[in-house]
Amino acid sequence: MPWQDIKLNDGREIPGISFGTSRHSGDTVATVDAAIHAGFDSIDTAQMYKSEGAVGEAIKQSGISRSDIWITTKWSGVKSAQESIHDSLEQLGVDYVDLYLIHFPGVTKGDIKGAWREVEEFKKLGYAKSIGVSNFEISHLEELLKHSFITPSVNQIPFHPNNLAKQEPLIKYLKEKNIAIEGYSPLAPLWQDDKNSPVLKTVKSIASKRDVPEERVLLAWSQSKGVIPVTASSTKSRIESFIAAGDLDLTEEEIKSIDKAGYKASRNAELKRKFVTSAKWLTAAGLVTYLAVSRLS
Ligand SMILES: NC(=O)C1=CN([C@@H]2O[C@H](COP(=O)(O)OP(=O)(O)OC[C@H]3O[C@@H](n4cnc5c(N)ncnc54)[C@H](O)[C@@H]3O)[C@@H](O)[C@H]2O)C=CC1
Ligand SMILES: O=CCc1c[nH]c2ccccc12
Repeated sequence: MPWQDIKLNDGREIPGISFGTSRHSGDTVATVDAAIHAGFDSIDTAQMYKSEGAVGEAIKQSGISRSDIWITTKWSGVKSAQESIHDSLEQLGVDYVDLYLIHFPGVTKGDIKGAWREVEEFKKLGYAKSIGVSNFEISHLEELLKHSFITPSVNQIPFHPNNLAKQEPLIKYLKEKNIAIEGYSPLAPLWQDDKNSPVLKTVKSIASKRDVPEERVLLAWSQSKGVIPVTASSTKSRIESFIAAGDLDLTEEEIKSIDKAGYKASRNAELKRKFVTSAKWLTAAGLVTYLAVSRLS
């Protein structure tokens, strides 16, 4: 089945996959234009990416009508909230964005309540149709929800099989609160520097059996978790492959095998972390002993 829209807690429908613009290899206008022509109707940008101008330009040149494209941008804390939203709208050349996110909890400078009030105001004024957050942990959301008039519609977080174990409690919490989840870096297992990753092995094996590229397996896996992937590429064939991933229905068995590999990857990473910490302590202890002994002798 092609990528399906997902209903947000404010009644609006967000596309089931989004195209990101944080890394610029080449011409961002041409890349976003290619994404729109391949079938993407949701583009993700941020004040910090410096890609808002190119996104606006690409949308204009694609000829697509404003209401047929979903634009997400983020307040990255470069300027005040007020200045930022006006700057973003101007750069994008639109009079509203579909989704406005607080990029990181740090943007709020410890005042989550005050920052969220400002963003709530943007929705009331019509600058943003939907509002949300990004990189918020449960503790940040608890603080926000204590004071909010409007519940965030989205939390955009890193999500892929390698961090499944870490993100599961947050995912459960967001589902309970009816906050939609966007998952960025869904293809991390393909570009992270771990050639022996159990996830990579499992994904490669499924991709080969199904005769599809690996990225499609990972995007379909995100979809199976009810997470909206935010992905990117400047290669036309890959962009088209991302759209085709909506048609890949993984079996329960395939999903479970990727989950299992993800848990194993987390255990391996934890063991590695503990080993490195112990090695550092042992080296430090050895150095202290050496210095003590050399003073005595
Ligand atoms: N809210 C936030 O803090 C963040 C949001 N984002 C958003 O998410 C978007 C996507 O983030 P990414 O980490 O780039 O997502 P991603 O994990 O989908 O990575 C995309 C990259 O994967 C590479 N790739 C694709 N297929 C591959 C293959 N088969 N083998 C090896 N490499 C392959 C491509 O070169 C591409 O640059 C960003 O552009 C941005 O819009 C990203 C990071 C943080
Ligand atoms: O949002 C993703 C990570 C990020 C934060 N700030 C920047 C600036 C430029 C590219 C990516 C990012």
